[in-house]
Parts: sequence; structure tokens; C-alpha cells
Amino acid sequence: MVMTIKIAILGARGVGKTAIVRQFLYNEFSETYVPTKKRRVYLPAAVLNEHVHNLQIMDFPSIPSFPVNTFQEWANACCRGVRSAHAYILVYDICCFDSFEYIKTIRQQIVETRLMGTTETPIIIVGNKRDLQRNRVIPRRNVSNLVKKNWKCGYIECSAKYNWHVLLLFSELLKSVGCGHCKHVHTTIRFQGALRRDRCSIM
Ligand SMILES: Nc1nc2c(ncn2[C@@H]2O[C@H](COP(=O)(O)OP(=O)(O)OP(=O)(O)O)[C@@H](O)[C@H]2O)c(=O)[nH]1
Repeated sequence: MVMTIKIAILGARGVGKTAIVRQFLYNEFSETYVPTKKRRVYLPAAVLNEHVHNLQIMDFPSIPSFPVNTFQEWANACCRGVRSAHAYILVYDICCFDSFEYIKTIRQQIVETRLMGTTETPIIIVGNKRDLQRNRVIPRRNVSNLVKKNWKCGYIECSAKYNWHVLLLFSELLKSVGCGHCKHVHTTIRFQGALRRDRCSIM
């Protein structure tokens, strides 16, 4: 049986969470900002290293805080499923300082409330809107050092607009949840002709 990997994508308003997901899944991008009102769930299958993985990608609206327990999680419809994710993508806008402060807080809350006593859940920090890097507010090296050395998280910059590093983001994420050498083989793999190692593609 192929396991479903639950991925939660979190971040402040307007940082590009939906744009990243839609670029990854549908190769599309819209300049129009339509605020996410409620959690949206996508159920694609992804191929990594010639293995198929069922994904459940949860695109959340900006949540006020990470729910401290299951009760709080289910009391707010927007947060449902966030605590049981197998991996987190925390997105900030490289041109917006407040959006970095937001993920800083959310990461801390995830670490404090969710991971205590359990095996660690991978978190990848994503600096989006790389195409606007002239307006960057924090030097890349500072963020990267903090994230990798202090937080022990992965760090990737991407541009959902130009589909730059979006695939890389998801393939790194799948590898971090242990899918890089997954033994499950799905029959649909036979229809995938052009797979290469360390490549992630969507079916
Ligand atoms: N230049 C540029 N604009 C982007 C990029 N990604 C997203 N945007 C724009 O940023 C705005 C917000 O994008 P969304 O994907 O809706 O952001 P979100 O994080 O889902 O926002 P919420 O729904 O409020 O949670 C839109 O106008 C997008 O076109 C990017 O990589 N570069």
C-alpha cells in the first residue's frame, strides 16, 4: 500500500503559498491575489526516484497561531489537520520582514507544542518571490545560517511566479520525510517514461 504523506503549507497572508502549490501541481500562476478563506486540500501523486507517493497538500489561510492541542485544532475549521502533518512548508516573502517574523513564531510553536516527545517532523523554510530579490529585506546568508544552524531546518528560495525551485522544494521535502529510498512501487510507475534520479514529477 502506498502511504499518503500529509504536507501542511503555512505562512503569513500573501506570501505565495497558493501560488507555490498551484505552480507545482498545474504549472500555472496568477498575478491576481485571491485571499485563501479556508483550508484547501490537494491530493496529487508524485514520483520521486522512480517511486510514487500519494500526497495530501494542505494549503492553509494565515492562521493566528499553531494550535496547542487537538481540541484547539478542531475548534477552528481553518486549522483542521495541521497538527497531524508529516512535514511543514513555512513560507515567507523575502521582501516582507513581518512575514519572516510570522514563520519564526509558527516554527517555534510547532516545535514547542507538537514535537515534544515525538519523532521530529521535517520543516522546510521557503523564501518566496525570489524574482523580487532587489527588494529583499534580510540577507539570504543570515536567514540561511539561522534556519540551518539554529533551527536545523531546510532552507530554499523559490519564485512561484517563474516556477524557479518549486519542484526542488517538493523533492527536498519528500526526501526529508524519508521518501528518497522508499521501497513501495506503484503499478502506474510503468507509464512514467522519462524519470531521472532525484527528479520529482507530478502525475
Ligand atoms: N512576484 C511574485 N509574486 C508572487 C509570487 N508568488 C506569489 N505572488 C503573488 O503574491 C500574491 C499572493 O499570492 P498567494 O499565493 O495568493 O499568497 P498566499 O500566501 O496563498 O495568501 P493567502 O491566501 O492570504 O494565505 C499574488 O498576487 C501572487 O500573484 C512570486 O514568486 N513572485
